[in-house]
Amino acid sequence: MSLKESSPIRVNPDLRKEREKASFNISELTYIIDRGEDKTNRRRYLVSLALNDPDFNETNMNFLSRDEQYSSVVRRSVHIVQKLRKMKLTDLKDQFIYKAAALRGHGSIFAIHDLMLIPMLQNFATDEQKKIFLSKALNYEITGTYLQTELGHGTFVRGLETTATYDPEHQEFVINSPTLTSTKWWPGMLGKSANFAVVMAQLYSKGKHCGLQSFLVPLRSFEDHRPLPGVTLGDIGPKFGAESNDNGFCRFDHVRIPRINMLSKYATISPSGIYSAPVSDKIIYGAMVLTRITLVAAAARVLSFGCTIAIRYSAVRRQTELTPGGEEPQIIYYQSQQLKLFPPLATAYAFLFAAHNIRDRCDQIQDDIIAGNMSSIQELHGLSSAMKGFSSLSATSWLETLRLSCGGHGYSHASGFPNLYTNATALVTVEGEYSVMMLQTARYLIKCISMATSGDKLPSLALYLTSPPPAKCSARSSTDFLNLDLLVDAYTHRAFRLVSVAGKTLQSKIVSGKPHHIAWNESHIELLKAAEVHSHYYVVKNYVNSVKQLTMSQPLKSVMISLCQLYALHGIQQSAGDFLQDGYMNGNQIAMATEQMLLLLDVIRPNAVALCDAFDVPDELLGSILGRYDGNVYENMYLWAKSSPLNKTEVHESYYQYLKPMLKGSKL
Ligand SMILES: CCC/C=C/C(=O)SCCNC(=O)CCNC(=O)[C@H](O)C(C)(C)COP(=O)([O-])OP(=O)([O-])OC[C@H]1O[C@@H](n2cnc3c(N)ncnc32)[C@H](O)[C@@H]1OP(=O)([O-])[O-]
Ligand SMILES: Cc1cc2nc3c(=O)[nH]c(=O)nc-3n(C[C@H](O)[C@H](O)[C@H](O)COP(=O)(O)OP(=O)(O)OC[C@H]3O[C@@H](n4cnc5c(N)ncnc54)[C@H](O)[C@@H]3O)c2cc1C
Repeated sequence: MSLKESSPIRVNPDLRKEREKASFNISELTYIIDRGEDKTNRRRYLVSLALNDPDFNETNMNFLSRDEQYSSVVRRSVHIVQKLRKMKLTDLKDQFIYKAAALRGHGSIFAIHDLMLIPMLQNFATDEQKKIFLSKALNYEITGTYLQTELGHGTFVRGLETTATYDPEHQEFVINSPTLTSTKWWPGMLGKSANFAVVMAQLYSKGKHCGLQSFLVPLRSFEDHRPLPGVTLGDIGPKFGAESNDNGFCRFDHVRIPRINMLSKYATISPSGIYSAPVSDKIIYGAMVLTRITLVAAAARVLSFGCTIAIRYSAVRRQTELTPGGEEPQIIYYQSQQLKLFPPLATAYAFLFAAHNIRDRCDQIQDDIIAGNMSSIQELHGLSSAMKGFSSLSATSWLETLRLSCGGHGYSHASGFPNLYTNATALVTVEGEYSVMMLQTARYLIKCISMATSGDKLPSLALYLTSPPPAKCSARSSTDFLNLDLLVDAYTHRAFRLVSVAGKTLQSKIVSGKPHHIAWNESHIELLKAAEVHSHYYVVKNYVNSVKQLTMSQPLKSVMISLCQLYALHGIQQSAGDFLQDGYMNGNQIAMATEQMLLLLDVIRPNAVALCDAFDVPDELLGSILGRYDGNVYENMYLWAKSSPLNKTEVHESYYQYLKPMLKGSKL
């Protein structure tokens, strides 16, 4: 089923005309986004299975209480599992697509189970442990979550307080929460759903601290779902978004688990309690790295949703006569509106290509990691930390711009933006808070500078630190700024300069005698900047490479090049100071770059709606009246308002209780 086939026939004429202007074949781009026509077809098939299933045809979640939302998600999550079993749909990628469609963008009660518990078991369990736990987990006989964060510590993982003390006599670990601040806090699906967890805890054996390890801990009874003895848990209450999710808290009071329940592929404990350490103590962080990688794709996805809503709506909405009595133009006509819409569209594609690239890199070095090759782990950590941070913050801030671009209606849940934004902003925090992750990459970049100084080989993404590009931008005319290589040079120069500035700032403070941690803290601003410009360089370079290397027709290539140019030029215009500060560009060049950026808005305009259609998001998943494929916004806004529960009765019951007595005797 294609998106068009699923949509009503009567399409808003303005939106139809926008589509007619498109210069490229939408399906060709959709295949590139999905990484193959066969994958697009498979995705559409799986999505149609879920969308056409009456069991998933839920009432509007926006009008439900939190309790009702949670129940609905539980019901659908269970149906999903039953249907997966019936259809024998075992491929995890297929399952992911099917689940997302069945849940219409809401988190399944098995989301953390799928995203973190399964990969933990796949990557950190021994064969024996896999036999016991993995098949049960894959079959949802145990449903788990990932308990790491505590009330007192999320960022500082080494500072977690939960303990796992080995008891050789019984060959068991005793899991304990010794303080209030050691209470596990935030894990998704913990509050009411999960019956099992991977728990991160400090291991003690023979009276010695052996560092952080991961343990498989049953949480709830298989008989009646009540917390098991010694386990206290519950929901943490309403949050900024993701209302249907039961993020929870959990305390352990000397809970005993067998020795086999410590994930032991890399670190082991003998029956008598002798601890054998892994090749690196950072292997334990592997699940976080893998999840961070998936969050780059998530950032691209939420942004593609936001662009689809705001751009389609901007083609439908008309506002303000240009000449007295003249026709009101579509708001997409306004240059200021285009500047709110098209750079995020370019960003969505930039992040999409980045997500593809990171996934490929991760797959390539997965084997190295399994073999314990630390340099590969470090490289992946350096890239995934920064890109998780950079893409999530950028996507979230663009979503707010896109919401505002829809005027008043953007404030309504009917637009889809409140849910989209409040869920997306969590990406900045989860799996490592933005600044914390960027500082990890900065640490990696500083290490790369030292490696370059001592003549060691640098990883490909940091190679620019050894071969700086020319010190001056070569652009002479504004059209020179359309040259993709010139744009990559500009970003390379900026990254080289500002990473070097961070290195020198840190070094000068160390040389002046400050302890490393003080020097580090006093260099935070330069270090954060270094990680930001490194990420920006990577995204631009990868975008350019993708556009150059991907096989596509000429009409599509020319649109993708324009988008890529817009992404890079918009970044230059927004951060002009970075390019001016050392004289790499002059004021005239910035003016030329800005001029080209504005000209590109006109170039992109005829293809803007088609570029959104290529994301191929069915209305049921978009969850927005403003962004409907058929553009029939107003009639559906009206129907939406009429379906509000507050409109069930002409006169609300509170009138009789409060207003009526107050108004008694009043007359006009
Ligand atoms: C999706 C929705 C569900 C959400 C789920 C969650 O949120 S779950 C909860 C998610 N929670 C979070 O995401 C918590 C975020 N916090 C953390 O991940 C860690 O506490 C930390 C990375 C901030 C610091 O860790 P630390 O204090 O142990 O480390 P350090 O700073 O002292 O550096 C020492 C060395 O270790 C290296 N190294 C570090 N990490 C990695 C890695 N993954 N790989 C490889 N290497 C790594 C680092 O490069 C450095 O190397 P160098 O230079 O010495 O050669
Ligand atoms: C929706 C949601 C779902 C979650 N799901 C899970 C889950 O399933 N499992 C789980 O275990 N956890 C989960 N978490 C927890 C999440 O991983 C943490 O909240 C996150 O890692 C941030 O840690 P923190 O809350 O300790 O932030 P803090 O570290 O307290 O951050 C507060 C501020 O301090 C700054 N800061 C902290 N340390 C430093 C530093 N070293 N240098 C500079 N600045 C610093 C940060 O930049 C930030 O501005 C979830 C959180 C949310 C919001």
